[in-house]
Amino acid sequence: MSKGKILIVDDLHPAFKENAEAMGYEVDDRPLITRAETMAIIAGYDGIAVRTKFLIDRELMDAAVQLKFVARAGAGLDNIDEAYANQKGIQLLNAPEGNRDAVGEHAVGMLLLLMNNMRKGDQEIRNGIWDREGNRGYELKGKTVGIIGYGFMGKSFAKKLAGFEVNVLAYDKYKTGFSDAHARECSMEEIVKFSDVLSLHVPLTSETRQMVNEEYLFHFRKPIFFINTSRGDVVDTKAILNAISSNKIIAAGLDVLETEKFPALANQSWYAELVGSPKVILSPHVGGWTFESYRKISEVLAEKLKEL
Ligand SMILES: O=C(O)[C@H](O)COP(=O)(O)O
Repeated sequence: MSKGKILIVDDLHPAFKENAEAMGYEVDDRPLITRAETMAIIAGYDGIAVRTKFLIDRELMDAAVQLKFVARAGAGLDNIDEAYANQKGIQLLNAPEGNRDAVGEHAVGMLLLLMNNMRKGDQEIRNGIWDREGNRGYELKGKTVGIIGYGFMGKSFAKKLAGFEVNVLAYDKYKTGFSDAHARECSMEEIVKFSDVLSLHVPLTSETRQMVNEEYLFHFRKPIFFINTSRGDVVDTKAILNAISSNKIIAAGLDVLETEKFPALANQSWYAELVGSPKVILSPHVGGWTFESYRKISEVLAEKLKEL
């Protein structure tokens, strides 16, 4: 007997479909389906598997009259109306275990690039400039790295830093007693006071939206290297650029932006300053996007169907 029908509406590794079918689910893999097409057929499904192609909002959940779960192939749940899903008894599954290694490595990579001026030096050589003094780097050894959000991603970043002989402090508003071999739990005051590096690993919620703004950055005692691999909307990009101008931020690595994708990105008031800054390294939201994580996310997500 079928355990239920799942509609895949995004590009997921085939492992999800294969493993779910092996468990007894009927799975329709429709990676190119539009939201309108999904709305028209979702009433016939017990589960929907999605990345971030479109919002799983009230309208969609109301149309999905027999929906029991949303399987999010990734970590962030910000494209899903969690409160409404809870109200309707629709379970949410996600798979941060699948891309935590990718995110942790990406954050370390960005940090090393920033501390050693690698993008700037590379660009200069391509432009015929050989400047050693202007590209003198900093060492990670002995620095204090502040992590905000100690979930799968924050923990992974801390773990990847082992070996760099850094002092890792972690703050998580919703956790206590989590000090481990890789990080020491601390208060937000300590992060602000001691950090040489700040890395964000929080979900996007009403509490974290625009959390890193002028006022917040003002409190840092030392100039910092700033890394964001979480969500762009957690920061006020203009405030980051202002902090770079006033040397409160030495350099910033941003894998996520308040506005992603073109042409919308190029229309932002801060875009020209962002891409013109030699102190910024950007990547197109690929922190968790590796060949390995593509498969792992689907495997983890299918495994979680067993918890339902
Ligand atoms: O939340 C995540 O897992 C990452 O940000 C990747 O999201 P994506 O599914 O849009 O690639």
